[in-house]
Amino acid sequence: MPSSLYAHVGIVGGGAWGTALALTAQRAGRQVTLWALEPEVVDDINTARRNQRYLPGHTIAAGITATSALADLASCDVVLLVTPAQASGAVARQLAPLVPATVPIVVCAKGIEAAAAKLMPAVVSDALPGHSISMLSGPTFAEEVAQGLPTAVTLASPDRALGEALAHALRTPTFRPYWTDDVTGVALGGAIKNVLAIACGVVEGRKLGDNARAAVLTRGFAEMARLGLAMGARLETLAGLAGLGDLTLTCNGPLSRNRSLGVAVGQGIKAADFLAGRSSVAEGFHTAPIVQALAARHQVEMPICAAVAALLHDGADIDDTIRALLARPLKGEGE
Ligand SMILES: NC(=O)C1=CN([C@@H]2O[C@H](COP(=O)(O)OP(=O)(O)OC[C@H]3O[C@@H](n4cnc5c(N)ncnc54)[C@H](O)[C@@H]3O)[C@@H](O)[C@H]2O)C=CC1
Ligand SMILES: O=C(CO)COP(=O)(O)O
Repeated sequence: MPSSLYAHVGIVGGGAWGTALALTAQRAGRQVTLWALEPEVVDDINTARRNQRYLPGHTIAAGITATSALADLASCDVVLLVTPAQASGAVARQLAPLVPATVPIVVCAKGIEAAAAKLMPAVVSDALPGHSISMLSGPTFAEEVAQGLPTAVTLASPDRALGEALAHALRTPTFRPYWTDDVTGVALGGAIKNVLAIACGVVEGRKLGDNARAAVLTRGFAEMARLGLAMGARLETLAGLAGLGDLTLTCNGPLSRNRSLGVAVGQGIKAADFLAGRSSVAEGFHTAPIVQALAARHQVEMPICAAVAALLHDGADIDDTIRALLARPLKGEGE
């Protein structure tokens, strides 16, 4: 029996993830209104019942209506914000005069805003004062979610009752949300794993072997935990679906855009050249330098994330960067 709360779900963002979440919400028994930036995506969904540009190969059910007008979200009971991190603040500011403050917002982007080095919940909360801000994150390739393959996510809400209600509203037989109140941990885990997935891609592209990938993933998780704890996140969240779970998926899964960016860089292709040929986001590209700034602000060491930032943004030599990482002074594993 579907939950009767949050019967009408608004989704802002018609990319792969917004579309997969629209399919999920519809399967959970919700009425769905999906805002997309590109008029051709709106038209494709409403007329051909597909999103050929961002999530080809899936039929979009009739219970999902696409729109180009954010004002059409005014009557929704909850809004999922599924735009790329660097656009989410601006889009949320456009929503402010349209959506009543009683409507909870669930942020689904995985990144950190560059301008103020702020996590997504703070950015969206500044833009939409008075709204309750939750995060949905975890190991979720859009393609697999769209196929209805089993998936578990973390839903972080400041208020447990809200988190529970949202989890019930979005659950399907194959989409299983767990709730927590650690919004910071979920926001940070999803952002940092993208940077580490690029590092794992570099390992792959440079043919450094499976040992190296396991080392990067594990020591990368130590970096995530260090910054997370310094910023008030809980270790149990970082070791959960939105942290370690998503890190494992993205570092190993061939569907990851971040990992494939890293593979290209490992093969000697410039990040800018690789990204110029794609319309989909690789959030870790933007997140890497911001993580570096946050690490400096909180005085924690994050050498793998710093190496990714240097490779992508400072033109660092790849083999010198790898050599320097391996040559760092030895230390205790827990230090
Ligand atoms: N694709 C996936 O498997 C998953 C993606 N995410 C996250 O969801 C967010 C969205 O990613 P995807 O849907 O995959 O994007 P995508 O790469 O499929 O498409 C890009 C999307 O960004 C939109 N966009 C670009 N500039 C915009 C702007 N200025 N204002 C509003 N919209 C704009 C485009 O219209 C399009 O909807 C990202 O933060 C991503 O990390 C999270 C979980 C899974
Ligand atoms: O966040 C994701 C899976 O959980 C998608 O990862 P990519 O953005 O690297 O494709």
